[in-house]
Amino acid sequence: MSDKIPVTVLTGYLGAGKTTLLNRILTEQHGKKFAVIVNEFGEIGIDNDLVVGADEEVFEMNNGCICCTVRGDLIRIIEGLMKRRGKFDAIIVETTGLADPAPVAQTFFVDEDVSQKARLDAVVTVADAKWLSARLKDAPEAKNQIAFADVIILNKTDLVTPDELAEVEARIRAINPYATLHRTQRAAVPLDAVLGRNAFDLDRILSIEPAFLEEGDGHHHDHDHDHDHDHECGPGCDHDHHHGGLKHYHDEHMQSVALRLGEVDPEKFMPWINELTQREGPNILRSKGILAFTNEPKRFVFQGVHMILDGDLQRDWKPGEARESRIVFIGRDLDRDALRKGFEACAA
Ligand SMILES: Nc1nc2c(ncn2[C@@H]2O[C@H](COP(=O)(O)OP(=O)(O)OP(=O)(O)O)[C@@H](O)[C@H]2O)c(=O)[nH]1
Repeated sequence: MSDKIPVTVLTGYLGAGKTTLLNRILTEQHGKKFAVIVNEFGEIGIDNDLVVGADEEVFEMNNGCICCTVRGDLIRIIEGLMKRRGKFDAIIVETTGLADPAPVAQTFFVDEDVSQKARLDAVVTVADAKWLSARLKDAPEAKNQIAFADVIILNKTDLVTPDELAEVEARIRAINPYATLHRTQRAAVPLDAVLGRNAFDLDRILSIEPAFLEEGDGHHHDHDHDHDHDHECGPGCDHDHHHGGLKHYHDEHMQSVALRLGEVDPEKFMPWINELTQREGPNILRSKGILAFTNEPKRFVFQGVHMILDGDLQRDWKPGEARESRIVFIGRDLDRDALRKGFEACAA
């Protein structure tokens, strides 16, 4: 076996269950030590905060989209980790739901320093059984995530009928007949289904994307949404979006609205968020937040995927930790002012 450190790239569209899977991996008794690299869309570090980190170290790349940070942050973080070899058995990279996994995977082949020390073990794609079919129609990222997968976790099977499940599985198979597929609820799979697979198949990827190994050049996706004008990459991203002909096909209407507030009154917040996600569910693809409810020693964490909401009290606010409420919405045609006013009206 090579002594290169194995890297698992965890991808999947917004809200599919990547963090759920990651937390499952990290909490299982495996006796291994992982370094986790998360990349998120949106400005405030909520994802990072929702990863259960016992011993793991979590590194955040939040400069916007991973395709732009990939040659910067990702390489830098991995090189930093390599200097501390021996401390990690494996690296897990969780990409944003809006990321194309290709440039991430590419890093492990075209960057010389990285490729000498790390090897891509597998691309694991979590797919949302309820929403994937719709996203395959309107989000090219979702299709690429399936195409690049070595392992597919078809999650949230509890939300669909057997017929719907068969249909979404047929759609997946039409794009990627090769990946190992697991049907799950709450991303419940044995660890060895996702880690230590030695499954990344370069030949297969080269057949989908012949220019995969050409550094910075020709990484091109044959998608209707291709465009080569600039897109908003998020704060902190000053990368040249035209370098080397790398083509992006970001959904330009996709935006994120991140809001902060002090303590929140649950009697105001709950009806507001319920009504909002029911009404705006089609446009709000993803929402999540960590809230400081009045007189509540624990943090309330809420999660939404379209109109489906989840929320519970999690760990205690730590002594000295600012009791601040943070919430983020990701979607299309969001009314930033209305969201801000609505949230502010929930102040305690
Ligand atoms: N009903 C149902 N909900 C699930 C399942 N798996 C995860 N969820 C919920 O779906 C929501 C999104 O899950 P996450 O794991 O945060 O998804 P993600 O892919 O990390 O989301 P982003 O990082 O924002 O793209 C959460 O509310 C989860 O509790 C499942 O199998 N069934």
